[in-house]
Amino acid sequence: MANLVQLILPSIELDLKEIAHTFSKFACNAHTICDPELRPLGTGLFPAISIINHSCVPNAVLLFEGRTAYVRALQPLSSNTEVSISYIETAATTLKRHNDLKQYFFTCTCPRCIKDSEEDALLEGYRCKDQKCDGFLLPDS
Ligand SMILES: C[S@@+](CC[C@H](N)C(=O)[O-])C[C@H]1O[C@@H](n2cnc3c(N)ncnc32)[C@H](O)[C@@H]1O
Repeated sequence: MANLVQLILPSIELDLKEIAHTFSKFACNAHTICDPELRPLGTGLFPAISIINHSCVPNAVLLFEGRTAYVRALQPLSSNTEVSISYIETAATTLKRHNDLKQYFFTCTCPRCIKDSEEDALLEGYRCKDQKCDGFLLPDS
């Protein structure tokens, strides 16, 4: 990205490291603006919303009406509860979610991520062929 800026603005002396740093900060703090069918329309920086941390079991969701962003609670929240949203698609295995979160440079330790989840088997496993078994075959992690 920094190289692209230099290509577009060759006459200006640029600090590529500084540009890369700024773009990285933007990428970690920006949100994808979606239409009501969740189709991506663009990217926006919402300072008040960028302070919200991620959870794979969020207690709030980020919604858009046009360019306006709203954070809506998914359950009643007491005043001392940290508001969390999910930065990624939550209907995915722990491995996939952690992969998707790599761009934000942290490892999620939410309750869903730390418990050894049977849910992963449901999302990614194959039902055991043995009729008497109700378990799943899982790929090696
Ligand atoms: C949009 S900012 C969220 C607000 C940020 N924690 C702050 O203090 O400004 C995204 C960054 O917050 C941190 N973060 C968000 N959710 C996190 C979580 N569940 N665990 C650890 N770090 C998290 C990561 O560094 C991530 O790149």
